[in-house]
Amino acid sequence: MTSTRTQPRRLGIMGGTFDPIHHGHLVAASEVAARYDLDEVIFVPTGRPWQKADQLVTPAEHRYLMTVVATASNPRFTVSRVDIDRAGPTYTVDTLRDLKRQYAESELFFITGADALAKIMSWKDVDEMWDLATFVGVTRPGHVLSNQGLEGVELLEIPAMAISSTDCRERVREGLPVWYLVPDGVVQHIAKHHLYSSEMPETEDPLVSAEGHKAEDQHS
Ligand SMILES: Nc1ncnc2c1ncn2[C@@H]1O[C@H](COP(=O)(O)OP(=O)(O)OP(=O)(O)O)[C@@H](O)[C@H]1O
Ligand SMILES: O=C(O)c1ccc[n+]([C@@H]2O[C@H](COP(=O)([O-])O)[C@@H](O)[C@H]2O)c1
Repeated sequence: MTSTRTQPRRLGIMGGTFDPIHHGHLVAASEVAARYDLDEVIFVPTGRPWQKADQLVTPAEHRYLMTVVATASNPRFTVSRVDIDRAGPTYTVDTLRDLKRQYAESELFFITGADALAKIMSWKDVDEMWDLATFVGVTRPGHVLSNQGLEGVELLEIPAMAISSTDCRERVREGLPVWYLVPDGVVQHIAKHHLYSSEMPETEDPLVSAEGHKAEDQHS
């Protein structure tokens, strides 16, 4: 008798503020997908990134749209609104609980760069997170990748992309190009909506405010 049981789907989760999404994020997702034989990578833009409470963050709908545009050409990349649609500060433990519920039969792999991994012990309910997904830490220029004290966290060297969202925002503000640092559609979205310049981004959605929101709620 032959078994009809299929292997669980292998889902990558790439969480980020994506303000804006750049080729560093896309290469990280693509490389983990290839090395871990993932069926899909779900990009999850944060709603309210509480550890960035000291900075203005672009309205979520713009960050979501840029993520959709950036991932559209890859059939294995999708975008989830779970963090944007959940009220309150964004915690990865909630992201993983929500996605586990949605994809009950799948195995989850959470992708994180070296800088984010170095701070992971400060995340909310960190001990609960380890049971919900396999964590894969990837190299990032300028940051040391280490899983010391993080049992079970796997490490992967990926092609070095010395790009950050902070640098992209500063370049736009200074009138410098971001072509080839971010996907073409993201360059166009930034220009069309005057993001990162002195002009305020327009708002089309009551959920977002013109000046972006401050993620003032923090977990204690
Ligand atoms: N160039 C890169 N190479 C590898 N990983 C990256 C790179 N840029 C970001 N990441 C990872 O992607 C995830 C989301 O990052 P995020 O959206 O905060 O981008 P960022 O460039 O770090 O933004 P910012 O400069 O605004 O802090 C994090 O896990 C981060 O470590
Ligand atoms: O769960 C937490 O407390 C937590 C704290 C900081 C960052 N994270 C997650 O880490 C990912 C990268 O976040 P960021 O702020 O570096 O863009 C994103 O998915 C965040 O939701 C999660």
